[in-house]
Amino acid sequence: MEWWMSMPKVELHAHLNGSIRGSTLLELARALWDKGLIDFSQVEHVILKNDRSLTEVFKLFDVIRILTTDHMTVTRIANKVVEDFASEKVVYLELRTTPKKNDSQGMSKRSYVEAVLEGIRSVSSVDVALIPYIEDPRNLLDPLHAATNDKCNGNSRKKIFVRLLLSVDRRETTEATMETVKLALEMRHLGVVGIDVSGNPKVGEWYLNLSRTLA
Ligand SMILES: CNc1ncnc2c1ncn2[C@@H]1O[C@H](COP(=O)(O)O)[C@@H](O)[C@H]1O
Repeated sequence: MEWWMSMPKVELHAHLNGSIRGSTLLELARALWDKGLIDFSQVEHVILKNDRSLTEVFKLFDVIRILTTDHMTVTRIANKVVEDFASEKVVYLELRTTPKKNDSQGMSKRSYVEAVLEGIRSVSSVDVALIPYIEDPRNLLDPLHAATNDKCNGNSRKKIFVRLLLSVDRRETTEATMETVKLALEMRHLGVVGIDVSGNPKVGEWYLNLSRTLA
């Protein structure tokens, strides 16, 4: 196990809310329970379950959505998730997350992504390089070359390169999907590099959405 921990790694497909530690989820659930907002016993077993089926995995994601509704929590989670990956010696991370709107918290899809970016930028245990969208694919590896040069120049501080993608949940309407696509384009200079298509494969229908758009 030790050799595995010490190997530099790339993580090309991490969902932000799928990467939260169980202990953090329990802490968030307890805090909402203290405020009388949720019934802890209803969510505890979903969080603690091992060997989940696909249906149970998506049930957990629905619980996580209830636990992560405000900007501060989103920022905290993004910060922790990047720190956790870095502590496992991930040196390059492609992180994706579904922008969420939550009127009761004054949260728009944009402010959700801003909260995520703030969390990533505020990591202090390791240097974070948030790589912006690169127009010319021939320059895609430039940041990694820069990292190698850093090492050669004796900079020994741990570093993690992060690229952010915005996910579209297959349950979303065409209008909501297009809002996320536009947002990704508008925020590409800030570290958003693409779109991810995600969500429970047993729910929703991409084909129907697409055919409505094209009709
Ligand atoms: C087989 N694995 C999978 N297949 C499809 N979608 C998945 C997934 N694992 C995670 N997600 C997507 O990521 C969301 C949680 O992170 P964010 O809230 O976006 O940060 C889930 O709700 C789901 O839409």
